[in-house]
Amino acid sequence: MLRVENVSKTFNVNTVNEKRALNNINLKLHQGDFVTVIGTNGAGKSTLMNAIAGVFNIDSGTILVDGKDVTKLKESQRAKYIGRVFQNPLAGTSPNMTIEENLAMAYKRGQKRGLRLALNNQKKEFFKSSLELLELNLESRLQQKVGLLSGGERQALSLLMATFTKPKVLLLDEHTAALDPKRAELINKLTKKIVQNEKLTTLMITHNMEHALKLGNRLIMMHQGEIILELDELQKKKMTIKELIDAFEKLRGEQFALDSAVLG
Ligand SMILES: Nc1ncnc2c1ncn2[C@@H]1O[C@H](COP(=O)(O)OP(=O)(O)OP(=O)(O)O)[C@@H](O)[C@H]1O
Repeated sequence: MLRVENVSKTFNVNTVNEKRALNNINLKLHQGDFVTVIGTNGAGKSTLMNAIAGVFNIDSGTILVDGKDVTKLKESQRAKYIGRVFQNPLAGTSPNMTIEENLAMAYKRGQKRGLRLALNNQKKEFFKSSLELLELNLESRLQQKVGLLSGGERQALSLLMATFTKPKVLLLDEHTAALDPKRAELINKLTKKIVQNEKLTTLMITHNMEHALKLGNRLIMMHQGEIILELDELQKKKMTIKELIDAFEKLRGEQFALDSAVLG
């Protein structure tokens, strides 16, 4: 479903700030794979997501989504294949629009022109039943401005909007990092439910090792623009947080940042 082949990206070429952010990355995700992505600060995790989403041109390599070569497509052209949720709950929704208007906007993204009108009457019911999945009672607040929602509610809505049109690939860029632990837990639960229900092919960046091990069926660890460790489903199930940190230290001979945030 997603193939990243020999992808490299260097920023600020030929300047003192030159930075090779991605160094010959190879990654293959099958339909329904849910891969958590961990790594040190500046490892290239967000850059990998930006490369997949088409935020910039990569220097070399190929990106295929569902067999289609999207390497040369602009970000806007890839948007129909790719759903994305960012760390900041304010990023995914429009505060001055109602919940219903935000959903309608997200819905339009995946529709062919002709279908839009035909489905118009069923839209409200569809929005309501989708919101029910979140179990936040947002279905009874369709006319409320999104700016009035809490960070957690907004992030839940962003997640729903990003997955509304069943994207081929879902990119979650530390999407629970700005939330308190209880809200983060809720969004993680929703993420798991939506990804499983829709069988979405998903990449999720997190600094929380517990979340990285608990969610998804595969895990990758990045460091200095490279994937330095890959765990399959079985290896991931068996792995403890301590073993994961030990594996990192062994691979790079560096002390991992053992702060409380990392350990969740
Ligand atoms: N648009 C850009 N212009 C210049 N340098 C960039 C750009 N985007 C990323 N970088 C650099 O590339 C490197 C990788 O950054 P990236 O944001 O991908 O790291 P990350 O693994 O997501 O880190 P973090 O966990 O801290 O968010 C960093 O050194 C960063 O400063």
